[in-house]
Amino acid sequence: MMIPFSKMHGLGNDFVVVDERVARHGLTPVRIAALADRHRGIGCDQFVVLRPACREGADVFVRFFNADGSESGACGNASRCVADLLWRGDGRRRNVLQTRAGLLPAAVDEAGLVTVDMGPPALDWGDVPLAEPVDTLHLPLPGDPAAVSMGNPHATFFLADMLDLDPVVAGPLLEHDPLFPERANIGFAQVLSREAMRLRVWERGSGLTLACGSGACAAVVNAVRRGLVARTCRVEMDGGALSITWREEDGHVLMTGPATTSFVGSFDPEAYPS
Ligand SMILES: N[C@@H](CCC[C@H](N)C(=O)O)C(=O)O
Repeated sequence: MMIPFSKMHGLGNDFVVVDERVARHGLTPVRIAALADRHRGIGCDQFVVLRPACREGADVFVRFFNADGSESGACGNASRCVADLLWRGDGRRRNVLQTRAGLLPAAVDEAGLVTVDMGPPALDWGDVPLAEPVDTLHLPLPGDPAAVSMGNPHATFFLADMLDLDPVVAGPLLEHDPLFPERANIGFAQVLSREAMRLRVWERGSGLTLACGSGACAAVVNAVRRGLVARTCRVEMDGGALSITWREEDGHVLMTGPATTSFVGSFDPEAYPS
């Protein structure tokens, strides 16, 4: 049986979205990695599976998988895409996404921009998680990065100039540093002003992407903690910009940006290993 999918992206961070709310489709991590392959599969940074919600107040349960088949608790850009997909499906602009990182309320505005409440960041070393009890604002690594969990582990390096470092060289080494027992997403940020920063993210399990929503949230949280930017900051990535607000009243992080469907299609699962 052929499985329908939507190919979507948030600022060029691209996803295959499969709906399993009615029936399961045998999507093992091995099969997901094969489908994510850009040469032999459909190709994507992350693979997104929709399931029936099982928590009160939630509209859908969303699972995020990296291109290597590993699962992540959060994916900001994919969360916006799912909110957009639900809106286009039934016309409701507000939905609550159940994820492994908690319930994320999402809203699509009149212009089609999507805001997702990504919840509060986790700042304790054990929650990132890190391998040892250290100050998450100053990790004991060269370059003095800061760490935070946005439902997934992030470390942010603040650079004087983006050109000082090649994320493709430094990223994989840092992703696998023993300080990160579950690996980590590695952000390289350059603060441009109190209201703007540049960011490139080497993503755990997917490599360098054109944009990373949770990475943008993490970079703003870490920059605010260091006194470098205001609580609302524009994050400019290779694929485009997100607006991030770390709300003072309740500590939640709000992410606003576009979500786009590139095409829809179907695949034969039996053509891929399981
Ligand atoms: N692209 C994402 C993050 C995807 C998951 C990440 N690679 C991880 O393993 O935690 C985003 O937009 O947040």
